[in-house]
Amino acid sequence: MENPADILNAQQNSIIDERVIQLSHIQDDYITQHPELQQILNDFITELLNHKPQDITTFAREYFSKSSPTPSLNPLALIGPSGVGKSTLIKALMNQFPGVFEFSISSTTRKPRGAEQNGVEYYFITKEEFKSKIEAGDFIEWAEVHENYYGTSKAAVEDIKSRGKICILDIDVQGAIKIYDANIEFNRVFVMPKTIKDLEDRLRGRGTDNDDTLRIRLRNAELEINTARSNPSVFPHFITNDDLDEAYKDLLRLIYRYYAHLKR
Ligand SMILES: Nc1ncnc2c1ncn2[C@@H]1O[C@H](COP(=O)(O)OP(=O)(O)OP(=O)(O)O)[C@@H](O)[C@H]1O
Repeated sequence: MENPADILNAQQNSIIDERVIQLSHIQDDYITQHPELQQILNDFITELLNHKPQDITTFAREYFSKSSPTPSLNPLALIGPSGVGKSTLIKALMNQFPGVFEFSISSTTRKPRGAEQNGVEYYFITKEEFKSKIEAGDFIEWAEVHENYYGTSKAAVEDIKSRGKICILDIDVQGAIKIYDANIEFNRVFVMPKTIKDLEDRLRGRGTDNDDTLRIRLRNAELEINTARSNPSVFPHFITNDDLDEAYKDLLRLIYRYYAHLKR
């Protein structure tokens, strides 16, 4: 069959070429004038990857048919080795968005450090109390870290969501895997040190560890980083906390993707 372009004369072909170029400029201009388009597409891809539906067409139809999407209140987890700066980043986030996020206070069997208070940084409970809560199924995740137990109470997380706030979790790799395996929807950011040596300096600077606990923390840090790197579905997003301002900017970029309703 003859190609239609062969039937047209040279002048007609050049008019068509010009029109194609014009159209492509008009489309580029339109896209440049509407940066929200990129944001909407990014949000859609994030939502798609969070759910990974088999039927993408139906998922897309439902996603775009919601006239005003309900703001996501899925918990936000900062995950990473001890001393990497999770609490520091969480504090910065809560300062920037007062009343939006609420920290879920974990329970632990470790002893309070310095001025830490029960019900503020952690609920400090005994090993016996902790074990009976595990038996009762009170935790969405719990883990034994550095010879102590840490856990996140189901009730605490649900209570924060029921009050319209985004629950922030400061958890370790084992905890994140448990929540993921329980099919609970939550956003996950893994915070990396620049190097293990940097982490060691930071932990020494914090001054809360003796040489033995420091060694355990550093060994666990390497294990956690390796586990996170080899589980991209549980740990889809990494930020590196070298320069704090840069790390915070990287965190904010993810926050605006997860919680599109938050004002920049
Ligand atoms: N980018 C940074 N540069 C230098 N120091 C930092 C940076 N981020 C955090 N720090 C410091 O590193 C120490 C550890 O930070 P932080 O307590 O926030 O870590 P964490 O991950 O919450 O630790 P843990 O899990 O043990 O509670 C603190 O003294 C903090 O001030």
